[in-house]
Amino acid sequence: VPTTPLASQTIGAAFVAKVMTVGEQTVTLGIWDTAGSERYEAMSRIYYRGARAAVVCYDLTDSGSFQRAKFWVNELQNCEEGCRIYLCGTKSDLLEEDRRKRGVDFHDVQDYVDEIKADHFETSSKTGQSVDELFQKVAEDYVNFTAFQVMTEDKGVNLGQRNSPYFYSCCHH
Ligand SMILES: Nc1nc2c(ncn2[C@@H]2O[C@H](COP(=O)(O)OP(=O)(O)OP(=O)(O)O)[C@@H](O)[C@H]2O)c(=O)[nH]1
Repeated sequence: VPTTPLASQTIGAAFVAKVMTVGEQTVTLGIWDTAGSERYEAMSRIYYRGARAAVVCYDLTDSGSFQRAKFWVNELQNCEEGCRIYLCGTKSDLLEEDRRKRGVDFHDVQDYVDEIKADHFETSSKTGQSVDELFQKVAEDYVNFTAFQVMTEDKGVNLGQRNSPYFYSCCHH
């Protein structure tokens, strides 16, 4: 007998494609919303294999969820070398209502984010706070990082040549 109401949980994963603009480029992010519940742990791995970015979410009011987020960060760092990590604190609207609801000290999170070389956002699905900024950063980093990779993996590009096509290389059309 399930101990939590299954109807509100993600089972497996949900997919959405989000078209973004970065400068003059169009990038289509393929976003998998994987299940956070431990019972779907093995299944989540199937979806993030080969991912270039991962948004690891925790509830800003729940310190336990921050510990679970750390577990996923470790997993990603061990298994997905090319995957950039974005740590995302959710439900920031609850903190606006009452600051005492913060479950994890802001500076502790910041220290952790610096240590793992990730970005950190505090978002709210309810008010939409910082959600667009988060996905914009994911898209921008993807474009910039891919352009950088092309330059370093290839024979090399004269960085002084600003009009080099490598600066405008596109990932998805
Ligand atoms: N106040 C507030 N509540 C939120 C917010 N986001 C989610 N919730 C609530 O938190 C609960 C869980 O939200 P979900 O989006 O189902 O959480 P989840 O992490 O995707 O859960 P799984 O599908 O099991 O992975 C629901 O009751 C939501 O209404 C938010 O930004 N603000």
